[in-house]
Amino acid sequence: MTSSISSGLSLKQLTPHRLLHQNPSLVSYPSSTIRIAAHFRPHRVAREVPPTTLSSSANDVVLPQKSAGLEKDPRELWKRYVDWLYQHKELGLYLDVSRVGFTDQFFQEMEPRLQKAFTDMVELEKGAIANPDEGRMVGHYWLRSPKLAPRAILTQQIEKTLDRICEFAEQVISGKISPPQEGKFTQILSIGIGGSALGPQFVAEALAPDNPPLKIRFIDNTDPAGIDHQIAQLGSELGSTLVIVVSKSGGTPETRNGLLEVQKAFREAGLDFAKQVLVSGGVAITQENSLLDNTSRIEGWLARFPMFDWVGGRTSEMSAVGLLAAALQGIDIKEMLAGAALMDEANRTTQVRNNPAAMLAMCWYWATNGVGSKDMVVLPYKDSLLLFSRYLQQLVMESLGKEFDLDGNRVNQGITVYGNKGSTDQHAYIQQLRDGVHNFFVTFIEVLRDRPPGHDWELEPGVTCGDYLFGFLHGTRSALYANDRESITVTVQEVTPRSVGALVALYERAVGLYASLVNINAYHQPGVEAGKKAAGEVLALQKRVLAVLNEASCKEPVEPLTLDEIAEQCHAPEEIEMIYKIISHMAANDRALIAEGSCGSPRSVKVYLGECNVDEMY
Ligand SMILES: O=P(O)(O)OC[C@H]1O[C@H](O)[C@H](O)[C@@H](O)[C@@H]1O
Repeated sequence: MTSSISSGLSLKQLTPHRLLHQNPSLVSYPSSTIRIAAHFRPHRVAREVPPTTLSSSANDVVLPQKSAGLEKDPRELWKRYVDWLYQHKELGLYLDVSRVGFTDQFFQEMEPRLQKAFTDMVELEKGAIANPDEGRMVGHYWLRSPKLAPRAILTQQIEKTLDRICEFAEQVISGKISPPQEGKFTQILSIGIGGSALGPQFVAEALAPDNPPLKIRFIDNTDPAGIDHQIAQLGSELGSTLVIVVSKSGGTPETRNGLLEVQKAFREAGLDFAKQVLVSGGVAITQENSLLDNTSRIEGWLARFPMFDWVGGRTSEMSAVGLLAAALQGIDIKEMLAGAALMDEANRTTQVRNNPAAMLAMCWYWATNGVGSKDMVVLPYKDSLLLFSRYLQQLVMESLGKEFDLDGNRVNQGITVYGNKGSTDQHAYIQQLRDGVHNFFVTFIEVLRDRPPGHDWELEPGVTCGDYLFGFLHGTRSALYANDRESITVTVQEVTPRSVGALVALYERAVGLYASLVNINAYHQPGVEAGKKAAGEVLALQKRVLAVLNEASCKEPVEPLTLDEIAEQCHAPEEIEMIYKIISHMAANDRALIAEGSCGSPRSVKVYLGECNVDEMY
């Protein structure tokens, strides 16, 4: 779609005519007007809007007017840098938006829309049903400021859970809670997916000490080889492994499968799973009365911690989901909560310039035309923050990637997020960012402290290893800007529990505010269900295929079936391609199934089972 764009395209060149090439759904207007995405208002003809007007109604989505080009005069840029620099003194966090080209006029036009977003956020924090589709409150901000919760019972639940997490972690680390054999728990195996894994994975990578009291491993997929690998890595420490199963819904198939696989591994290692894992070291983190909750209660697991109905998976890092794993690794979770609370507080001001989350949301709107027309490339120049972009992928894309707005208009919103870390990525894809298709903006995460005090040395006169990292960050920022590629820079002093908590809170709030700007529900994920439902249908079809093959294989003589015959006998002729894939997959996995012919020419394939299972005949 974008291959027609020539390299070195500047904002000045981003005329409506060019945009039309990129996206036929964008209507072009004479240069004195602002573009409107026609598909936003399916039943309305896009109309011309005076260039200085941004509508205050969330329904009238009007795209920002771009400046003629980015400021290049170094003195003007310095002035812009100083004028717009945000600093949170207590957190030691800075936000630099000077390399985003929004104009003063755009800023003024966004002001009323941001005020509306602030009002929405106030209501959300007071306990409004901010997730209308699911009829739920959205309360992740209460987790770090429990007194803000709209009901005393919620405050108590949050505080009690935090106390229990601290106490439990202390007992495990000290050995008061121990495996059935001697010694202490040495490993955590955390089973969960999506929001039940990404936050804990990010935080473990960012903050776990080199020699944590318990090391953590994750099973976050139903890939058998991946699971085998995690279990193999535990080796002889399987017996001192604390298994944590995390699932808000308590019914996610990947997580259930992970648990079944781990149970089998324990059995095979000669360990009594019930005694070892469920009674001595199995922990469930889930919503009350979920399947997992009920199972863990009935089986008498070691501990259960709640996932509250009003906390979504992708905003659950400051709930038991993130905090328990972090505490067991010796990470100061109260500092994480304090960092998040301080950031939340800063983001409650209605002065946009002093509100870092609002500034972020505004820059996203500017950079992406309010329709996700550009991708967010997240580049932390710090190895320990490698997983931040992966964590943000879910937070941003599952929250903002929506088909309909709150009024039911089809909008197909979202912002694509990707990135790993600098300077590593400079040797991979930064070439394209600098010279290639101009479909992104960058967020640099800068960490001022290179390494703990007392360890630095100059590897050449006057220059340390960290100076190189610093140089590469700022070199890349300048080189991109010189080619009209916009960037935001978030700077923290160090990667600490406090700064990581603040970063999580900053992005959670920016996503919420941006969602208000584009009038969507950031807190549901209806699209995810489609894939899950389709997967269920594939597995149901596989069972039918097996039943049909079993019946044919029980005949005397055995009757090999073509794919057409199988599809017909399954009463699913339209599913023949899927049936072919099911058979290819089973054939590749030694599944008592014999496929004659060549998988490369599906029409030649005939299939039967190696043995007849009379019990399964219907
Ligand atoms: O925590 P669970 O209920 O197991 O859900 C795990 C994940 O499942 C789905 O994919 C949702 O879209 C995610 O938001 C969620 O984090």
